[in-house]
Amino acid sequence: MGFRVVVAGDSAGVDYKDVIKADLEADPRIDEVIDAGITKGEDVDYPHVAVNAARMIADGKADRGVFICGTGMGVAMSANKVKGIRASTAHDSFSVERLVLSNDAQVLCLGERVIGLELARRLAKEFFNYTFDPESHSAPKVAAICSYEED
Ligand SMILES: O=C(CO)[C@H](O)COP(=O)(O)O
Repeated sequence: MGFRVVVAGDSAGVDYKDVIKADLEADPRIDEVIDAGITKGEDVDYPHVAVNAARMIADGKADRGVFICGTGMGVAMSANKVKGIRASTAHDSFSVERLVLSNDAQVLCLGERVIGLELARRLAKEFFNYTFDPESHSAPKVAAICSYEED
């Protein structure tokens, strides 16, 4: 069973979002790519784009997300407002690895104004190399994150 992935980007991230969407659609590890917008030319602020996409994961409609804005930070902050979602900006391979293996994060956030396209494409692909081990030494720490979640 492959990943169901939701991609999202605001006006500062839509170009990379569209390229990475195409990459993921061609990736045999991925069964489905859901484009939560925006469409090029639309102008929807990143909090709304990120929360809408994060809710798809929280609702079980997708397993992972790749969200893109200018810095990758605003979409991460916004996605983390959705209960059960763990999202972070990660702009290097080690951080992407630990985002999954340490933090069991569902969402990788990238900044179109910060990193080059080819690095963004590489990191997005690497995000799917990893699956969290619930028996790992990191699991109790992830559970502790969840324990602080407030309604
Ligand atoms: O990068 C963003 C938020 O982190 C967003 O794409 C642009 O936000 P702005 O700098 O407030 O326009």
